[in-house]
Amino acid sequence: MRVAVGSKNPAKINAVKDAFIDYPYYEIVSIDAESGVSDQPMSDEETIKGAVNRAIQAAERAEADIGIGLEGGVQQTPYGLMLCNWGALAVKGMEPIIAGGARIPLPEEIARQLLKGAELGPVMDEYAKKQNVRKNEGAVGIFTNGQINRSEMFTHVMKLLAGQYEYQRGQKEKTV
Ligand SMILES: O=P(O)(O)OP(=O)(O)OP(=O)(O)OC[C@H]1O[C@@H](n2cnc3c(O)ncnc32)[C@H](O)[C@@H]1O
Ligand SMILES: [Mg+2]
Repeated sequence: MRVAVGSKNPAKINAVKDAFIDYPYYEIVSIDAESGVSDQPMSDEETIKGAVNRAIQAAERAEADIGIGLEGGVQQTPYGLMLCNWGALAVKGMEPIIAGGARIPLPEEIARQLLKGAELGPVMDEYAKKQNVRKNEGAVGIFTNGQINRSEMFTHVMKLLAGQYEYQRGQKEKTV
């Protein structure tokens, strides 16, 4: 089985590898895929769309059995601007499967910059005085004091995707 991840970001690729660690017969490849949404998605809906587009395109471009799209964004709520993350798993002939990641509110000073049109990646680097936060611990890692990094958060999303896929396949086999 070939699994294509629609990103070159190591935080995302490692999350997919971790989720499939007990399944050595899954070959994981990474390939650039377009999200088709803005670089900084501003809602759950836009973030999901980005994840689904990436998953479908990754499978097509890499000629893989399964395409995975992982996308980060933010969603406005009465409790502040929330960090949101979504994943999608695409298999030809099946509705894409989606799953959401853990969410935390962003501090006011970060939220303000995003609402003015800035992207979270560079804003986080400036805030943390680090380089490539998005490829390492991520905003979630910084604001949880390292308890959950971006890759761990996406590993959880991946397990939610793979588990739903297995469940749906099991249901289908029962009906045949
Ligand atoms: O190369 P790709 O796969 O595009 O990876 P990315 O890091 O740009 O990730 P996304 O496109 O999924 O994320 C959308 C935007 O949010 C930023 N972002 C999302 N989550 C983040 C996090 O935890 N830490 C820092 N930046 C984050 C990211 O840099 C983008 O500007
Ligand atoms: Mg991006």
